[in-house]
Amino acid sequence: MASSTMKTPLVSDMRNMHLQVDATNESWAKYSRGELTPQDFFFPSQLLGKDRVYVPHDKYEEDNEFPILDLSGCLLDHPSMGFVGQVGHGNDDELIAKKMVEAAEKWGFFGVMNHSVSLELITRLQAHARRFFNLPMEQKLKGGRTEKTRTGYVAGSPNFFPQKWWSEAMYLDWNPTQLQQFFERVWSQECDYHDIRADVLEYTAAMGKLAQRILSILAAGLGVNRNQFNRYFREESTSVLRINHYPPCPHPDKIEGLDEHRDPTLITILHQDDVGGLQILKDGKWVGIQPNPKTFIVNIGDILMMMSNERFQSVMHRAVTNSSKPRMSLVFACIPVDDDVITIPEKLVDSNHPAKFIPFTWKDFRKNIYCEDRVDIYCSLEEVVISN
Ligand SMILES: O=C(O)CCC(=O)C(=O)O
Ligand SMILES: [Fe+2]
Repeated sequence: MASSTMKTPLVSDMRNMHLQVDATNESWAKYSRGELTPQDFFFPSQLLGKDRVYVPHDKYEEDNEFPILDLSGCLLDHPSMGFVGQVGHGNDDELIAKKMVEAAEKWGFFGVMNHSVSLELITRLQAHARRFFNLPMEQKLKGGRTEKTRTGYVAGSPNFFPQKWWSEAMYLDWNPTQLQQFFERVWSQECDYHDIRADVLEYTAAMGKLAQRILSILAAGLGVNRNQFNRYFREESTSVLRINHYPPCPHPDKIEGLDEHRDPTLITILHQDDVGGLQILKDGKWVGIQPNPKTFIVNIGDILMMMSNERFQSVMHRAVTNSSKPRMSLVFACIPVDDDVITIPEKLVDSNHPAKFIPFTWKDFRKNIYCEDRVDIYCSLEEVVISN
């Protein structure tokens, strides 16, 4: 059935849908078996709105205003300072914290450079991922994500989803056992996946540290306790690394790699390769973010937006396709621990700034995102919003 004739599920329908994880039935798997044509991936016309304007993958923010912060002068919670939460003494600390808060308020997105994560590690991880995505579909599907595993291969958008994404992804846990099981399913005993596993664990550990640091800087910039946000992000959280792969696409103006969405995270830390394709909705216009291998792109997710009492923005973004080059992004979703109660710090609430949300847990919140997956355009905040 052509996607344009499909009925768009309502948010309430989506909430009642149980997650049927079946990678063999996802859009990219079906396309690779010849069961779907590129036309089936065209954006459904009933979802077309004015903000759907196509912007090519290599057209970037023109006036260079996109905030990029240099972390090298910032000693606040630098790994060499020992432990997170330590008071920083760098001269630039205050300035960086101020700029980061401004970026979070105005853009919801910012870049960080001189972040201490090695470029070699990033390059190795990209090479491993490329090797995985180049495997035959049947072999990738052996590692398909299931109801029980967070780690696994996702072959595009779920079957019932109105828009089909021109992409595939790997979800990688920072739990060594889950990783081991995933690699064993894909490669049996036949290959040296131990290197991959070691690099994934090194990368997720580096992302964990960077996330702690950024959350701490943002807290300092808001004038709240430095551990206010990063205490929600701990090893037992369900944080996950998602590696997206967008193959070249015959109709980039009609087919999206990843549909517009906001991330239901505390923050997301993204690395894109040199191809380009990440776009964010800024003042009603889609703006392309120029790739730079030495820069991570950080975005404020829904949870931190709520904890900042809406001072920070959680901004719509999408990944567009292109017709000539495959593209990859490494996306670390930094998520709270299930049962922690998420609240707004007292300092951010007064008579001029009444609380906009009631306390909630990540577990409760997740129920409103129809599944644990990242199909967060259907994410509903309404149950925790205080309407004035
Ligand atoms: O690939 C990209 O640049 C965007 C990925 C993204 O937004 C996500 O995985 O949530
Ligand atoms: Fe995202």
